[in-house]
Amino acid sequence: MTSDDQLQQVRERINAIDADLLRLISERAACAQAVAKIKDAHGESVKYYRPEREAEILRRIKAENPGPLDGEEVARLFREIMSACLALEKPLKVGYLGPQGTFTQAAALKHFGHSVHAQPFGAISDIFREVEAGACDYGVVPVENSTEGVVNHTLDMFMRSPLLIAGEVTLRIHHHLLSNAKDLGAVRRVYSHQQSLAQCRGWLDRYLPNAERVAVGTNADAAKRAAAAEDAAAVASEAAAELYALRVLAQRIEDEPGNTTRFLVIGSEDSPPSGHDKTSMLLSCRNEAGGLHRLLTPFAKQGLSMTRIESRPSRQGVWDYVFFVDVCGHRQSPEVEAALVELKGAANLCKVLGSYPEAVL
Ligand SMILES: O=C(O)C(=O)C[C@]1(C(=O)O)C=C[C@@H](O)C=C1
Repeated sequence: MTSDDQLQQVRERINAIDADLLRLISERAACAQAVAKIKDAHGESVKYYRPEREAEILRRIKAENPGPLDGEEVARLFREIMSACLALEKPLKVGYLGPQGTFTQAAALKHFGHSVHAQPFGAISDIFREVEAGACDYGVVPVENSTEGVVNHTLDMFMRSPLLIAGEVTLRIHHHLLSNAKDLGAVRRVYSHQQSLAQCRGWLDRYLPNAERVAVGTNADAAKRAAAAEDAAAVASEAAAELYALRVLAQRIEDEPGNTTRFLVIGSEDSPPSGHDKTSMLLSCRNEAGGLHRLLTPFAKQGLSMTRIESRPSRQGVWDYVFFVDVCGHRQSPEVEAALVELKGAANLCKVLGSYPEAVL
């Protein structure tokens, strides 16, 4: 058999598999429509988007993946299939911190897939307002974002908002040098958010020691400015390169390759248990010796692992601080429930911000 014949044979097999896949995906979509009908029959309060079910499906796909495709890759494909199925049930409107091309947009699409209607907003407070008003079903906001430096703003919003956390998204952050210039020698200015410039300092010192570094509001804004010049570049994401038709002069220029940032999904409800969950809460204690220790003791007693603690001024008294704490476990689990009962006695303030599945993708 010639190599052309061999190729033809494998391609025919691929065609047959694609026909099967198409039939199966269509069958799955019809099931989603059937689910929607059942949910519709339950009336007003029904939830079309089920974060716990999605997390469960994606975890199973990753665990059962036989290869040769990578587990993350396969889960991403199923993420998109589910996103399209959900859009058949009810198209979701998701607000994110814009403009287009930001890492928060990438986080929103990573979490919900591309079939949602994703809408950019200019400020974190706008996203909270839109979700509170019901104009958006969910919002995606940065919380530990080393790139855009807005973590405190998000945390502050939770102090006054009734919204709950329905999910988390983690994103590996890669910075690229984007430009219209033909090569590095032609770059005289580099725009980016100051945090991104700082994260690429070593690379910039080495390869662009004479270029002026200009700090701007967002990396998407930097890409926009670089697109308007022949001798400028931006440190920004791949999405920004596509959006502003810029060439990638250098890839992955961050000094720290493991740079990951975290985003939260906010909504009017949190998520039912998925099997691997986190609970976020806001705690405050009297400003006295041992106060913080007493606040954290219930978690240790219940064997709960704490994944994060941040402190912020409460703005209600000069020395009053509130603590944002994340623990592993769902608030309906006996351990978290017991810790919360104990905390109610020990803390001035104990506000549960929500339980949600640990990020799968
Ligand atoms: O199981 C459901 O409740 C569905 O609506 C189906 C489905 C899916 O495609 O598997 C779609 C959307 C939900 O967010 C979760 C799962």
